[in-house]
Amino acid sequence: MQIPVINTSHHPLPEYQTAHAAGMDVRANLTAPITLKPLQRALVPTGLFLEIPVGYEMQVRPRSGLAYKHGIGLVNSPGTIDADYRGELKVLLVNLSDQEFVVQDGERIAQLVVARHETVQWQAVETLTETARGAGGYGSTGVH
Ligand SMILES: O=c1ccn([C@H]2C[C@H](O)[C@@H](COP(=O)(O)OP(=O)(O)OP(=O)(O)O)O2)c(=O)[nH]1
Ligand SMILES: [Mg+2]
Repeated sequence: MQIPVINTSHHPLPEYQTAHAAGMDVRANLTAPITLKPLQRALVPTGLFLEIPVGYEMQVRPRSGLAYKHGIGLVNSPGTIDADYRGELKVLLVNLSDQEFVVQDGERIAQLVVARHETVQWQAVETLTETARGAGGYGSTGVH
């Protein structure tokens, strides 16, 4: 799939790190480092403007290495980039550790996964089909 992109950053475009990776690592585009105190969040710019094909979305997901080593996550994980969005792709980082974390210019801060999605029309009804699960959820299975 080809995705039109305007790259206003001075970094390479997001790229797959291995042959069959699902996610492309995306880099922060900063004029100065961003310091995140514990529990602080920041909307981090990437300098990228995309045109995702209709019928697809882009998911912005955390990197497990940053999460494990530094407690860095995404507040809105996974972020959703809509096909009709023409603004700058940004990444909403949060520091869930008890120590300061500094985001550097060019750092790989998240990964981007492109996925197909459906567009739904609601069909209003009065009853739903019966199932074995019924209304059970929230840990209902395996309980005697
Ligand atoms: O991590 C993210 C999430 C969203 N966006 C952009 C693309 C997306 O299409 C738009 C709107 O995102 P969303 O629908 O999640 O936010 P909202 O709070 O519902 O805002 P809006 O009312 O603009 O839809 O913001 C990002 O750049 N990064
Ligand atoms: Mg929205």
